[in-house]
Amino acid sequence: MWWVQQAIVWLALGAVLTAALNFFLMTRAPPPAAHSSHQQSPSFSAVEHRSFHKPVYIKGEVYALRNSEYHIWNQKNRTGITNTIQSLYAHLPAVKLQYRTPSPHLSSLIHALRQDVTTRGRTSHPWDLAKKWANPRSLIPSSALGLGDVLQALAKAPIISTDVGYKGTQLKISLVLKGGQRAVFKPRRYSREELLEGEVYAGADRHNGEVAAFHLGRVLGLLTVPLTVGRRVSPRKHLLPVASRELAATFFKRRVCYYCHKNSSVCDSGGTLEGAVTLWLPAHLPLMHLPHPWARTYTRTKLAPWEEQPGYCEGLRQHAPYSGDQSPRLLDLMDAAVFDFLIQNGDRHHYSVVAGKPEAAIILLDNGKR
Ligand SMILES: Nc1ncnc2c1ncn2[C@@H]1O[C@H](COP(=O)(O)OP(=O)(O)OP(=O)(O)O)[C@@H](O)[C@H]1O
Ligand SMILES: [Mn+2]
Repeated sequence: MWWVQQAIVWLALGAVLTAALNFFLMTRAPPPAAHSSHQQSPSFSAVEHRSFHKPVYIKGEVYALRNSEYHIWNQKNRTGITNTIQSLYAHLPAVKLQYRTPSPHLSSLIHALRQDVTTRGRTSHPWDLAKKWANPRSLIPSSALGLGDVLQALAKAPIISTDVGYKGTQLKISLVLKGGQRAVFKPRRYSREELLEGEVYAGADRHNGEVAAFHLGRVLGLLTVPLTVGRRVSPRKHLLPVASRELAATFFKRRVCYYCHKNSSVCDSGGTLEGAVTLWLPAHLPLMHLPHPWARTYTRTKLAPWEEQPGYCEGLRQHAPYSGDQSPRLLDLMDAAVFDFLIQNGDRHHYSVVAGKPEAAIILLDNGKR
């Protein structure tokens, strides 16, 4: 239909123009008179002043901080973040000294973690075991005999029904596995090796990142990453025959499989589709979602409060759940930050905890932007 084509052309033109304008605004050199005509605000600290010309992080290091120069051109104060980074670097030599050599316990730890994953035949009721393990501070015990059976069941149990995924922005399929266990299937969007450039939240979810995150969580002793395995399914044989009407409709919309890349033949050829299957949390752990106090802003032209305000953390500690001794939330957020740094996830805009439990740990859901 011609008007649809017209609309698409105009939309595309609009998007290109907006992108070009944005790019121009972000990359244009600061106006030559800017520094001389504007007197620098007295609130600028020495650190921020120095960082006008020299970034405080060491060049070449991996860092998760966006290298925004917007604040410089617009005379914005990034004291909060520059001070924080400086104090981090002050600790660095001591930390490097303390952890010069790998811990002697490392190899036995890895061995034990691996054994839990590979040992099978410990239970014939894997779903019940996983449910019994889960509490507001951890989803599995640190020594998890039977984990191999739960992971095996996630990877192999027959799929008895499928439905469109729950809320969220990414494509996913809700599964019920034999035995009544709910799980979620996040289909592959990129090859496992694909490297995505750009902002840390660039691109769509990487399915294998969800699997790796689960195992990394165990290595770090962060036991709130939901159990996840890789699984190949045939959409035609395994998903469609047991699909809800709503899911089935999305599959054959315009003869292009909704869950595959346009040019991919996985669905049409009756081939297999790789993805990650994640165990759904049990009903006794209802989740609530809170804004992450150190969330990034998703526009390059806006700074987050923690970037600007030097006393941001102290301010936060005046309020529950970040105050006092009642909740380990602030420390849990620090742990989650280490985890997110290691997987290079810059997309934890909100965090999830079990509702109504001040002691609840952060449930490390949604690790695909790794
Ligand atoms: N394994 C799970 N168990 C329980 N609830 C879950 C599970 N996975 C996801 N959810 C719920 O669904 C929501 C969306 O999931 P997820 O964050 O993985 O999707 P997403 O499309 O990446 O979302 P967003 O675009 O908001 O980041 C979660 O915030 C959580 O409430
Ligand atoms: Mn997400």
